Amino acid sequence: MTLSVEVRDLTIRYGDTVAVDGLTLKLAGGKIYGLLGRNGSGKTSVLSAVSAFRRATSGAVLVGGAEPFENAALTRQICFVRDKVDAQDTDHARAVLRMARALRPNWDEEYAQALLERFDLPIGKRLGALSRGAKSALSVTLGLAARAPLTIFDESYLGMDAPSRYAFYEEVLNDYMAHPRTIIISTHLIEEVGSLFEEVVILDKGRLVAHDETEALRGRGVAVTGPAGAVADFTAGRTVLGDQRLGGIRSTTIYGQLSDEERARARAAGLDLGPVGLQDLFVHLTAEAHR
Ligand SMILES: Nc1ncnc2c1ncn2[C@@H]1O[C@H](COP(=O)(O)OP(=O)(O)OP(=O)(O)O)[C@@H](O)[C@H]1O
Repeated sequence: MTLSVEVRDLTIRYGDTVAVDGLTLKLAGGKIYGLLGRNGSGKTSVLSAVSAFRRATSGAVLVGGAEPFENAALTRQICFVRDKVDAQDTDHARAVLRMARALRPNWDEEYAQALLERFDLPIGKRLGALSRGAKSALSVTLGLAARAPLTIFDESYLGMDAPSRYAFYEEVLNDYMAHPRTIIISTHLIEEVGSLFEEVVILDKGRLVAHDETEALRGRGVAVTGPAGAVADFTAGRTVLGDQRLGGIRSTTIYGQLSDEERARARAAGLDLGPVGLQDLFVHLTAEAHR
């Protein structure tokens, strides 16, 4: 079972601060989405409303076609995972797991145990005694083993070191393939996790900047690689998103698409053409939204 998400003209205000500003968004069920945005762009606010942790100031949120707020049957199907567990520092990790087992209808205990082992988690300790990385690892363990039809990871693995994060990405992908569900991952580690995303949503100042399939987004620009002089000639006058040099080789990422004639000219000049990196595109699109 998977759940779709629809947000219609959603506004969330905190006093004078408009965190989400008339956002409309439709996410079909059964995909992995990346939610990107600069600090304070409203990601957590949107995800909190989708998970029924927060009520919208105005507009509507629908999960699987129904309003999640104060809808206990629906919220049991939604798992919102942050970088630490919602429990007291004096609680034992083991007790938190017991609670998740009781509350989550699709909980897989065997998988939870395998994850605890993989992340080397000391479940006999109190939460307050866990390292930041261990707290994150416990959170993502709860999120993965819950197998909720809508699972949201809100920068939940930021405390984890690189090997643990890569283990997490591998678990997300493998477990999603075995048990399809809707997964939303909000992150700042765009290049690291970007290959998991089927679609990407970019927010800025509480508004939608882009929502597209990852491949289509990466096709909005071109990475031109080859001899430095030929790259400079070919990319002259274009909007440059990124530029790297290694010896005589240069790789310049430009915004915009190339015509067939331009592609043929690039090939004739010995240049390689590839898709743009998500990180470069994200920086460009959010900077553009600020202008
Ligand atoms: N409880 C709150 N009270 C007052 N303002 C808030 C509250 N929560 C968020 N905000 C403000 O709303 C805006 C959006 O914040 P939000 O946390 O949703 O963004 P974000 O994209 O998740 O940010 P980050 O990437 O830094 O976590 C920010 O200006 C933030 O300061």
